[in-house]
Amino acid sequence: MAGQGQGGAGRPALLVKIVMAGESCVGKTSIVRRYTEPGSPPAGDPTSSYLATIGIDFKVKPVTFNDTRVKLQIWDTAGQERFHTLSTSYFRGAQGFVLVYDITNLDSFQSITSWMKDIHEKAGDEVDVILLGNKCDKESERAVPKQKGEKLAWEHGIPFFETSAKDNVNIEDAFSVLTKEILEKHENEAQQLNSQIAFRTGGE
Ligand SMILES: Nc1nc2c(ncn2[C@@H]2O[C@H](COP(=O)(O)OP(=O)(O)OP(=O)(O)O)[C@@H](O)[C@H]2O)c(=O)[nH]1
Repeated sequence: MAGQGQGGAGRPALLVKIVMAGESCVGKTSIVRRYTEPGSPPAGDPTSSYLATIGIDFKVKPVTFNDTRVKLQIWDTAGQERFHTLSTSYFRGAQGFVLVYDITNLDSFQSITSWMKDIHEKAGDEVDVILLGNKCDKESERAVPKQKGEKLAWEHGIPFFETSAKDNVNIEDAFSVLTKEILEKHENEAQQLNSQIAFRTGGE
């Protein structure tokens, strides 16, 4: 776990770093905004146009799972992915990745395998990844069948959702599943550490 966030009353919140990954324009910023600012205008709304941010930006979302307070720090790129220049520091220290493609854009789906490779090379094999096929509200423009997304996720052993940042479909669920996986891993690590300590100290 990255460390401890600022706590209010009681125990401090755990700080979890999640990184958005995937090609430009697949909807990463819209997904983050939908999740962290529920009142913001929906993506795909002609009256709303999200500016591609400059540099690396992150948003914080406080959540609670089984009495554990967590601060999700969600890092979003600003189009640097176009040039494949995402630096190692962007990946470093992340516990989770939200890997996004656009169901209306076959190229964005075909790039997922190289994104997976990049993530594991730069962040290690232990990180949790979730695959999202975004813009599922655009059924008439679909270029990637849902089964293809499911199959790819299955091959990589990761959860999969089709999402719509525009219609708020599966956004909350996707982040919940990823956060739970990260916390479970963290709990296992803590338990292992405790049992090692108990073993070394003769169970004291
Ligand atoms: N219909 C529809 N449009 C979406 C959805 N999500 C995002 N968009 C639109 O897709 C475009 C790109 O969205 P962004 O959120 O900027 O995509 P991004 O991946 O962050 O792009 P970069 O900032 O270039 O990295 C915008 O015009 C959004 O309004 C969605 O679920 N449905």
